[in-house]
Amino acid sequence: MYDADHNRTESRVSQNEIKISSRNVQVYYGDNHAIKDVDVDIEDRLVTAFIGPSGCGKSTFLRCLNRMNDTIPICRVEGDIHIDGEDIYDKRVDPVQLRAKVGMVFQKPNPFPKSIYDNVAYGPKIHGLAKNKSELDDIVERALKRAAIWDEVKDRLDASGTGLSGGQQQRLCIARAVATEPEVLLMDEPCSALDPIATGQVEELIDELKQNYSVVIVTHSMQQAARVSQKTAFFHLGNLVEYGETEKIFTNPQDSRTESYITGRIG
Ligand SMILES: Nc1ncnc2c1ncn2[C@@H]1O[C@H](COP(=O)(O)OP(=O)(O)OP(=O)(O)O)[C@@H](O)[C@H]1O
Repeated sequence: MYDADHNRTESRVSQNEIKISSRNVQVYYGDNHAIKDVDVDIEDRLVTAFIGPSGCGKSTFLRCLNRMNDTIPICRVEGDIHIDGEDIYDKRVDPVQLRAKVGMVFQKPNPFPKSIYDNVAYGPKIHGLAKNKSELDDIVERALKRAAIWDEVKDRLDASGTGLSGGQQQRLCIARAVATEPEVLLMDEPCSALDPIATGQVEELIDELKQNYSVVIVTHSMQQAARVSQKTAFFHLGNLVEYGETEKIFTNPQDSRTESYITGRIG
């Protein structure tokens, strides 16, 4: 009796906490119903991949998670999305604060036309995270280290961020995202503009980032989803068709649409 209870407790604590929870989420662009009734629980401290054919809604749903869709005038989001139990669409939530907590890295590296230092220091400065220059220096150094680019840039922090290679720029953007101490990192095809070596470095970094963050990545590459994620969500025509352990989705999918996609018959 004791053992049974003990085991139950063990299995409960070994599961990651739910970080993001969505219920009945619909997204419309004008008349286009782009996301249909999506319910999903995304766990903390692991990597969740969103996969599916072009136009299925992966990026749209990702952008719901830090209210980036608010910036698109014709876009309307309905339903509930909670992060740590808080309704992120509540009127009292400041989207700028939300985006500091739920950072985002885009497909194309987009450093500001400023120095490497200023790219990383910008967010902490506007959110008042440093009391003085030495604290800001520490935040910048820590973020660049977390993004595995410190050694490459530590001697040229005043050089322009746009002068770095594509892979370095993307890691700089990751440093910029982690500098505000986010809890969730959203990545929209972060490697699609990178060569295989830079892709490998960013994938390694994603694997490390999951120790501290809940990472959600949109990817067109099933190999990448299989390499970096522990959970995978397959979208098709705006529906979340299947969601579960990455290994299971790729080896034993339950839905015929998932199977068709991973075997290359749709998409
Ligand atoms: N800014 C926008 N304005 C109008 N419609 C949009 C906008 N962004 C996306 N859509 C529409 O929403 C649907 C889902 O697009 P979305 O970009 O989310 O799909 P996706 O799965 O990320 O595609 P891809 O893999 O090609 O990037 C598509 O029909 C698309 O045309």
